[in-house]
Amino acid sequence: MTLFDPTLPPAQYLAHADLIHDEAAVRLAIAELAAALKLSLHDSQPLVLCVMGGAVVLAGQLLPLLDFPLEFDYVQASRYHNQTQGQTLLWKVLPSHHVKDRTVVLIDDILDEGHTLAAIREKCLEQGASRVVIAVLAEKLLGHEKPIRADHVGLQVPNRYVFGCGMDVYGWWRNLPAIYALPEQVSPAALSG
Ligand SMILES: O=P(O)(O)OC[C@H]1O[C@H](OP(=O)(O)OP(=O)(O)O)[C@H](O)[C@@H]1O
Ligand code: HPA
Repeated sequence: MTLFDPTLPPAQYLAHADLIHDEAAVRLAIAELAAALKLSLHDSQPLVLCVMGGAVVLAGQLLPLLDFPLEFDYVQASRYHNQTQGQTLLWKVLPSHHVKDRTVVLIDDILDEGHTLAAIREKCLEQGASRVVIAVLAEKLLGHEKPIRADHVGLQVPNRYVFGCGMDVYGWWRNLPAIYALPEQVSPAALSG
């Protein structure tokens, strides 16, 4: 048996993956997220911050469902660097000064170990945000405490590396409309076949 590695042709990751949530389930989850955000934020004129790049698919589907006044901006912080293990958080685009005295909604594709969203939330508060609300498409079930909780979670995913709907596997497949998980292990024969 062997672990997946970053050098395989991208089709191999999908060929060996398991479907976790299909496209219909993802759409329903995003509609439910929109309904929850409408209830809690419709009169707060929030600033919605998309955590690029993973949240791009969620943002594109969620924003048109939010029928109340909001402003949109983005931040960019990467911890996985196109790998499957989290590393040091690298800030690429910081929140702008416009977070001051605002209700800020962070939207991201996945809450995994929670370090990324914890750091972004902290930065927003440091810069004067009055409230930070977190909405994620998926939360990974790790079975232990995390440094942060999301206020709104669309779907739960198992403790495996997942991809699709904005989430990449070694840089590939953010474009898939459903969520897949890599197997823990795969035999070398299966990969060469
Ligand atoms: O909860 P954590 O363990 O911190 O991981 C979650 C973060 O990891 C991913 O970003 P990534 O670093 O892969 O950058 P990307 O958005 O460019 O894919 C994902 O988009 C989240 O922002
Ligand atoms: O399981 C994951 N998949 C894709 N991106 C991620 N970023 C953190 N965890 C994951």
